[in-house]
Amino acid sequence: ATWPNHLIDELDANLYDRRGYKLRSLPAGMSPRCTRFAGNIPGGRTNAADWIRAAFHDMATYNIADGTGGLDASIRFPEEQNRPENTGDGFMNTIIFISPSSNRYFSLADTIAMAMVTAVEMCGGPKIPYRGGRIDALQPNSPGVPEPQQSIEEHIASFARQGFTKADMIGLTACGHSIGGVQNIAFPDIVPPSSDQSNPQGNVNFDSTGVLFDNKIATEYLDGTTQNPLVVGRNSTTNSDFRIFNSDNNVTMSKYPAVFRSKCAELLARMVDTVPKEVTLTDVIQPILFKPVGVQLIWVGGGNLALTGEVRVWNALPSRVTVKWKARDGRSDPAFSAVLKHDTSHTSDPLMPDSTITNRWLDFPSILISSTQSLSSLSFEVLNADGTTKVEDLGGAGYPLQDVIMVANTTCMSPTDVKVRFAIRADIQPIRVYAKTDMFDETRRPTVVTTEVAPPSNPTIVAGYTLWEVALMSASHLTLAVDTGGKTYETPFIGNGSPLGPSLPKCP
Ligand code: HEM
Repeated sequence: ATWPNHLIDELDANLYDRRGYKLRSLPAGMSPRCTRFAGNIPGGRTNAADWIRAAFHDMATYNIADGTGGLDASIRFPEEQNRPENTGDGFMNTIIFISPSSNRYFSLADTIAMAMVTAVEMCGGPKIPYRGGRIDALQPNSPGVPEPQQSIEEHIASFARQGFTKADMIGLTACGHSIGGVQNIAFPDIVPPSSDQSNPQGNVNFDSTGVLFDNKIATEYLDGTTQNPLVVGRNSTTNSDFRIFNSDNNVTMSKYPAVFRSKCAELLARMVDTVPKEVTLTDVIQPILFKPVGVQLIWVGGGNLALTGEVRVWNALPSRVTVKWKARDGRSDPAFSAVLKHDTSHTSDPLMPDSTITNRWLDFPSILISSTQSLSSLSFEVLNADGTTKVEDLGGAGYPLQDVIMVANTTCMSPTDVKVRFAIRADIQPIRVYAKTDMFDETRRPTVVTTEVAPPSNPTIVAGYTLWEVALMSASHLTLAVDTGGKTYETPFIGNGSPLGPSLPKCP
C-alpha cells in the first residue's frame, strides 16, 4: 500500500472522527439528537431526513441498462432540483449544509453518500458499509425519481431501471421512510397545513418516531396504527407507500420488523453504491487502526526542520509510542527518536452503532532535525498496555516522507492575501513549482486551483535549501509541489486545518 492515500484517509476521517478532537463537520448536522434542520430553522423538519432523501433522489436516475445516472451529485444542479420529481427545498438545503465538507479528494458525491450514512448511523440505525471514490457529474442526469401519484407498475419499473427488485423496492422505501415525513409546503395535496408554530411547514411524520431510524415504519404499518401520510393519506392516489408495501401481499413487510437493521444496512449501502459505470468504488472503508495524520517537515529557519504530526490510535491507549526516523541517507541512530505525547483532551469517538469505541490521538513532541541530516522515513514502536510491543512501519518499508519541498513556519495571513513561504532543496532542479488550493465552483463542486510559482529573483541558499514565496487569495487545503522533470514532490494534504495547524498565523 502506498502511504499516504489521501482518498482513504479522508473517507476514514469523515466516517469515524465524529465527536471530540479533530471531528469533521457532517456530524454537527445531526446535533442535537437528530433534530437539527439546516441553519437551525424551526420547520418540523430535520437534516437527517433531507440527507437520506437527497441520496435516494440523486441515485434514482440510474439506468442499469447503460450504466448512466446514479449517485454522482447531479442533484446539486438547479435543473434537477426544479423537476416535479424533486419537489421541495431539501436537496438545496442538503447541498448547502454538506458541501463545505468536501474537498479535492472527498467528492461531493462521496459526501452525499457519507451524509446519508452519517444520518442513519447517528440517528439510531445500523452501521452501513461505506465505499468511496464517487465522481461528481458535470451535468444533470435524465429524470427518473418515482413520484407518489404514480401507479405500482410504474414504481416497479422505475426501481427495476435503478437495479432493484420488487422486494428491494419495498424494503428500501420502508428504510427511507423510517425518518422524516411529508410536508404541506411541498405536497399540499397529501397533508394539510399546520398552525403549529414549531411545525410551520406542516410536516407529518411517516411513523411515530420521526427522528429515529427504527422499525416503527414497518410495525405500525403491520399493526394498523400507522399515520403514514403515504399509506393512510386522505388522497388515495398518492398513497404510494401503501401500494408498495402491499404489492406482494405484505410478504416482505411482515419480515421487516425482525430484519430491519440488517436489510436496511444492505439496501442503503447498495443504494449509495449505485454509481455511473465509469466509477470504481474503493473497498469498504475499515477504520485505520494506527493512523499517522498531518505528518510533515516544516522549515523553521536556522538550518532546522521541524517534524510535526500526530497519530490516531483506534480504541487503545498504548503505554508508549516512539517515533523513529531514518536520515536522508537512510542511516538510523538511537538518537533519531522521540516519544509521542497524549494530551487527554485529544480524544475522539467514532459514534459507531452498537459499539463504544474511543480513539486517542498522540502528538509528536517538538522535534528539530538539522536540514543537512534531514529524514527519509518514519516508523513507530508501540508498547501496548499489556506489555507487548509492535512495530508500525508499513510492513518494513517505513512511512516515506519527502524533504524536497516544505512549508515554512513564516507562512502567514495578511488582510489581503496569504503569504505562502516555503523551502525547496537546493540540490534539485525545479522544472515547475506550483501551489494547489481547493475552491468550489458555482455549483458547489470542489475543484482545485493551481497557481504557478515563479522562482525567487535573488535566490540564496540557506542550509541546503532555497526559500520561495507566493501570495495566494486562499490557503484552503494548501499543498505545494515541485516537478523535477522525472518526479513530482508534494507537501502533505492536511484534510482538517492549514499546514501549520488549525489556522494560519497572522502576518506581523
Ligand atoms: C416510490 C418510492 C418513493 C416515493 C413515491 C417517495 C415519496 C416521498 C414523498 C412524497 C415524500 C415527502 C417529501 C416532502 O414532503 O418533502 C418523501 C419523503 C422522504 N423520502 Fe421518499 N419516496 C419513495 C422512496 C424513498 C426511498 C427509497 C427513500 C430512501 C431510501 C426515501 C427517503 C425519504 C425520506 C428520508 C423522506 C423524508 C424527507 C423529509 O422529511 O423532509 N424515499 N418521499
